Amino acid sequence: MQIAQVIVDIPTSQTNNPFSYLIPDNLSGQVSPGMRVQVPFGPRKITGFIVAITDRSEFQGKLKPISSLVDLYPVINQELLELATWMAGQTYSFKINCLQTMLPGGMRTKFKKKLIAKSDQIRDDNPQIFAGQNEVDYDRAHYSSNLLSQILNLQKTDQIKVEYELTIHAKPVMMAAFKRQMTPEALKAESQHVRSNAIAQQHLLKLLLDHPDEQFLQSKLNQKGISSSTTRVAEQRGWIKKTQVRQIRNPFLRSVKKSQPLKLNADQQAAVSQINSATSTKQNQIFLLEGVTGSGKTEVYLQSIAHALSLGRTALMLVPEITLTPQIVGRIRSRFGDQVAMLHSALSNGERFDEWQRINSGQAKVVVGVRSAVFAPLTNLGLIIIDEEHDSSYKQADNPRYQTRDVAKWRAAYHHCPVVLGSATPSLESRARAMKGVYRLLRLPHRINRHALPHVSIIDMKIEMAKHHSALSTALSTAISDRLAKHEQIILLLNRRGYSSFLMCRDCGYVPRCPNCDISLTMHKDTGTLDCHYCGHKEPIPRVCPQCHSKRIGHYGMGSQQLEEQVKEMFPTARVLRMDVDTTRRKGSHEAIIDKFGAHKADILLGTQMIAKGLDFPEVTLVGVLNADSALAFPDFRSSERTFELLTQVSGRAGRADKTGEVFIQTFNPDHYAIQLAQTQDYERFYATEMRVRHDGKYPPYYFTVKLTGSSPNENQTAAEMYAILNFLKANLSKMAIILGPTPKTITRINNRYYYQIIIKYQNEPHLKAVLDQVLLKSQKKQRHGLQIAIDNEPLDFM
Ligand SMILES: Nc1ncnc2c1ncn2[C@@H]1O[C@H](COP(=O)(O)OP(=O)(O)OP(=O)(O)O)[C@@H](O)[C@H]1O
Ligand SMILES: [Zn+2]
Ligand SMILES: [Zn+2]
Repeated sequence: MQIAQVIVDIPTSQTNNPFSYLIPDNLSGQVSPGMRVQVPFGPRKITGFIVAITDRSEFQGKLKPISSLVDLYPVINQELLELATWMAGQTYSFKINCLQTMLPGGMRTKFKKKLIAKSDQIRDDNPQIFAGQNEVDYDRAHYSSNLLSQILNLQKTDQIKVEYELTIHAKPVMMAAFKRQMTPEALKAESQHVRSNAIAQQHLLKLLLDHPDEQFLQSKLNQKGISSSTTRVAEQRGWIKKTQVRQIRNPFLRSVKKSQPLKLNADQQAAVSQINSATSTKQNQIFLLEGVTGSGKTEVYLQSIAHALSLGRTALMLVPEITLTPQIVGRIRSRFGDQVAMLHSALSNGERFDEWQRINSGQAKVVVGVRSAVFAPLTNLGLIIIDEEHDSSYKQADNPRYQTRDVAKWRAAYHHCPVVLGSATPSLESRARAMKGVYRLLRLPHRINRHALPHVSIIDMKIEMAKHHSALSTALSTAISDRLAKHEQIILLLNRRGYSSFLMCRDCGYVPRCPNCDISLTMHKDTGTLDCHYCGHKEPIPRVCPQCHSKRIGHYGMGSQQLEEQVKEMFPTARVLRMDVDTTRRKGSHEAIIDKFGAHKADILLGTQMIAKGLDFPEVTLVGVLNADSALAFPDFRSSERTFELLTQVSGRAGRADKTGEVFIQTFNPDHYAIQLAQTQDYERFYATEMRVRHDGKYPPYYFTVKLTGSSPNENQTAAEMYAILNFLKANLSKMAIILGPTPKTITRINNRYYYQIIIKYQNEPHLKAVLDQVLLKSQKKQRHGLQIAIDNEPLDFM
């Protein structure tokens, strides 16, 4: 007797352990862990994941049999099943949520399947399944277990194909195509009548004569200068006939040329050798690759991946969403071709599923993707790379709140392979671990070919603003004119983080800060107060600047569209491209902008954070940062780190090739250390300074942190529950733990729910996990009253 242990799709503590279901005898040996099933649960039937198959059950009563199979093969492999268990504990979430997070989007939703007989013979041999059709709906509700067993056999022996409705019905892309309609002789006769200066028509006739049997896509013809107006004429004259053909989905919008490994410089070589030797000897070593901007980190990644592949192993490379530019994808694809699968949020459900299938079936050996790609079902992993490891997009903001770096480390330990964390500005956490010897530090201290880092000037906007009201300082505009005259390219960054939530004096740069904490206050327009989210301090919004008595104290910031208008007005002949959320909404628009700029069809690329990282354009010699401060004033203990990182990254876009780069940083806080040190791009000093700040403030990496957020439709209830939790924590944690709050969150009310939070900072609390699990369990009982508690382990911020 076989028993399936099933995690059912009901996220509660009671269902966080598997339930037992009987596997019908005739399916014995065919059902495996990682498949999804339908099972009876009370009066309902629900879905669940089989996590184990046993021959005994703890359960005393009579077991019910599973109702049907959702999958005909495991969609979660053994490794990922174990990972889900670890992750659920680590992120204080339910196993079912973790398991679902691992599947590509389209598979989580309801979908239908089709069974396709691979030959007519197979169809005729299985009349009960196919009833004479080559393709039938997989209607699991109506299969007896005998029939299911037969289907599983056919699937296992590769006699049938299972297709998901989402791949079948995801809208096919139809393209116009043309075929020859006339005989070659008749076409030759036609060409006598076409004027010789009708080049496109002549060209088309020649193509038709040279390739009489070929079907030509309009898109291909366009590339040859034969436009749709030419094909329309040709159609009217009866030369060709138009049809529509279905395009196979291809997430790589363009084909790329094969590239060869570059000859490494000494620093790159040293890094690659260390990584490769760890891969060869199956060492679970974590490397921190700290390389200045333009030092050739990507080439190190590529050659390390190549080495893993040469050993018959696979590789996973993670990049932040905004740097997953066509540029980096192009570089990887041109080295590894069709072995690469790509996973990111701009793919349609169908495309993502296709890519996931290629990985799951072992076809794809290299996966490049954003955060969720860390769950790519690669087997035999030889290397995991996390590019821009400091990036905040690696932490998932909602349940399960996992940190990609930690999941990657878990997987690397499972596979006995190395992890490479790469950055020009490593997170303090990672760098501190490297200093302790937990990670091995690899350095690329110089740019490729020893190109100089750009020269950075800091512009004090307090002085500028006294003179004029332009968003561009005199120095920056002069530099722009100069580059335009030289036909060089310019990047302008408008930093919009925290754009309207803080207050600043336009005359003296004063930003109101909390008297108890070294953090700026957040503006709450509804209550007319400035609040501190660390200690709960509140004060009224001032009407005049407390420092210089100016009345020009208010929101700070400007939109990218406004900036574009100003720039166009000041430089009427310049070709300006804007890249922000508004201009990149449509699929492919991101690529289009980057391609255009890369082909030097524009002089100025202006945009938000999206343009700050990863871009490698040799003609860019000038970078301007319009407002360095907005990240700085954000009420967040990581705001200095973010500012330093952003300024260093964006500065790094300038002067990457032979021409020297220049950078202007406009700021109201020219004396702030994050800005001063970004000027010299001195990560070492920034690290030392910021570590002292973190030490004194008892922040990470000196302290571990946990954030508890409670919410309910009633503010008093939320507050009361959070105080009860506070008391429980005080009673159960050591005196060394620092507990802050409860305080209302930045946006206290969302969707008519009131949010409060508690922050725990600690260095050594062996019982913390058990205590917090109890908090969760207790709060579950109060869920009826609308109370919800969320726990964020190592939150990115305290907001
Ligand atoms: N060994 C090499 N020889 C010649 N050129 C190289 C070599 N390695 C890298 N390059 C080139 O140097 C440029 C910068 O490299 P890359 O973009 O990898 O830098 P990076 O360290 O990732 O920079 P960033 O962190 O700023 O994105 C690229 O154009 C790359 O092709
Ligand atoms: Zn002032
Ligand atoms: Zn405070």
